[in-house]
Amino acid sequence: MPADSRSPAPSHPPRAQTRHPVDRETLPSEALLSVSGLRVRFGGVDVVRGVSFDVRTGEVLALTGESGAGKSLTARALLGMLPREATADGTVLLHGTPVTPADRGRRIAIVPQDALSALSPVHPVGDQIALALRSVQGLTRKDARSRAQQALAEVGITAAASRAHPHELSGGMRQRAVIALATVNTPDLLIADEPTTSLDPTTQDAVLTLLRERCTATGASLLLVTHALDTARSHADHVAVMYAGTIAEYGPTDHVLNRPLSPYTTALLASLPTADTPPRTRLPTLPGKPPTPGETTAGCAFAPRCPRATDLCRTQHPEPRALDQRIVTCHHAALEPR
Ligand SMILES: Nc1ncnc2c1ncn2[C@@H]1O[C@H](COP(=O)(O)OP(=O)(O)OP(=O)(O)O)[C@@H](O)[C@H]1O
Repeated sequence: MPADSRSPAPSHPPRAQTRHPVDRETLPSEALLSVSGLRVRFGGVDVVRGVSFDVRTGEVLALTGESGAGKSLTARALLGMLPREATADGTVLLHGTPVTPADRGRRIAIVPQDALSALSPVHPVGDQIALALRSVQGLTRKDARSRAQQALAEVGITAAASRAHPHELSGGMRQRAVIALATVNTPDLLIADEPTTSLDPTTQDAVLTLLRERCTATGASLLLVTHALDTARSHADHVAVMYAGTIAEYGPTDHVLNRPLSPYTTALLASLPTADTPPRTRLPTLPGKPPTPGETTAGCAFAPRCPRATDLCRTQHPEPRALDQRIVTCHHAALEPR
């Protein structure tokens, strides 16, 4: 791999600072980021247990699943931002080359859940974006200031607001400023971990739409970590559904969320209201709880909660299999979807 931040930094060809917008109807199929067998471990306990997926050039991939499934640690491993006590292994390639510390913040940028963690409290947001431009692209002070204004205008922040400190902006405006900061140096990949959780529902959708638009405009791919399936449905080209540190189902959004093959995806979807659900309907909830990290199960980790579990599921780990344009980790996934 390594997925940690201690690998040597190879040289990369100079990066173009301007890329063409992505035509979403004709997304290229090659992988920009290729993750294979990623594991994250705390003191001998695997919490991410061999995760593999690709993020294609220009696409949005949503990493979804219940709380504790391993979504954030997967994203943090890609960013080299794991807690000190964690170890990681597996392969993470960007354009076919191992990701290095130098890639992080440049070729791979982050949009965090909390905008304040990405912004300095003591400088106006415009200055912070200008500084990022100067340090990565070596622009002059004047050029950086003018490009920063333009980047903020592109996310709907006026020149007057660009002189504000982060605490003087609303939550939605701060998240817009962070999107400008993350995209201004045209990274290849943006990783956004629950980027709108702290915002009200109307602002959430506007900010997610903006994030996707800025990725499209700059040619960046987006790995969107979200526990909300409706967010994945609205914004992602592909979806990876995680359960207990593994990927239960991974494929095109339409296939996974409209015709799920994994009983886990099916159960998650059943617990969500749809446009046709009458008000005050009691939706089914998933019985039981996911296994705690380190809890060993002989078979499929979802078997104790799965309505389709058989003796095979309780005694043998399912291997990921390619089926109907997706990867499914379930012994019974070849059966008719339900
Ligand atoms: N520092 C840590 N030490 C030990 N275990 C940890 C640590 N951080 C996370 N974990 C465990 O790793 C598992 C995956 O955590 P992670 O934060 O990736 O889940 P998640 O899917 O992002 O959940 P959420 O949606 O709640 O953020 C959880 O069981 C969590 O308890």
